[in-house]
Amino acid sequence: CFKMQEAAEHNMKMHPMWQGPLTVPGGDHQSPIDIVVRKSVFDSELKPLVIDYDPKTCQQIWNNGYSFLVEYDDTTDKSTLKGGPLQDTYRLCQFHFHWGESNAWGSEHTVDRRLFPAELHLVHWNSDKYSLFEEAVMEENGLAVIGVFLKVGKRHEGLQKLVDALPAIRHKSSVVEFNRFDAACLLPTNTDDYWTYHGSLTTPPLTESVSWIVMKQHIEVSHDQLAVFRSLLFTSAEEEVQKSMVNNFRVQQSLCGRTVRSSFT
Ligand SMILES: O=C1NC(=O)[C@@H](c2ccccc2)S1
Ligand SMILES: [Zn+2]
Repeated sequence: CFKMQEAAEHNMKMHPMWQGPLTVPGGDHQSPIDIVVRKSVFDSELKPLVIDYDPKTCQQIWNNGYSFLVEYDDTTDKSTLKGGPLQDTYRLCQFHFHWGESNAWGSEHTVDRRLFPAELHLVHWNSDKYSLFEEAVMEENGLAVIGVFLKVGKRHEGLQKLVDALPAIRHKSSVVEFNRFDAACLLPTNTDDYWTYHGSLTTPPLTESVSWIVMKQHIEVSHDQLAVFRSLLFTSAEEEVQKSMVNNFRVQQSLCGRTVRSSFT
């Protein structure tokens, strides 16, 4: 809806992160996109995803001034993603969310233009080819991001541990220790059905290094749990004017002839 677009564009302009180059010169593989279901192409070669996360590698949760990130120790192949459209092994480095000021919008991807109140991103980098996330970010096939849509419904028990930690990181740059969180509890029960396409980071540097894997099945969280996401602030404790962390999503980008493949018919 226009209001949503307006909110996102306002954020786009206002947020410091967006003061940099807004587009990748000649970027025609940008994200997010609208997934047009009837135009996606079933690919029988797509394998099931192999997701193997070790809760012991969970380190901290922090507010980076645009979202909140749960970061993992990615110095070894302990929490990995492989299979699906991927040729190599990818290491989980962090997960975060994007959400709206209302339940009417907030996701980055849409399905047949349908908006969800929020979207989870599990960010992985190719540890077969690169030795650091920062390196992989700049390379084709450097990253793999799993996207999971959130819908408002019953309370998500696994998410509650994370929600309880948010008041401690209300302001930008605040960090708290966060251990033994099993990111796999945030995945839908069915991870065999997904769409996949080649795209980009949805925040600067917007590099086109991402194999996107968007789950068909959403997860449910409660209204109150989402409300705690919205109690976070974009601003640091010192700033006079405090701004609620909401509408932290990028507007949709054109497909530019790309094909979205599906792992299911
Ligand atoms: O999926 C994505 N969501 C974001 O906020 C982008 C990003 C940018 C840098 C690091 C990790 C993720 S890419
Ligand atoms: Zn994201």
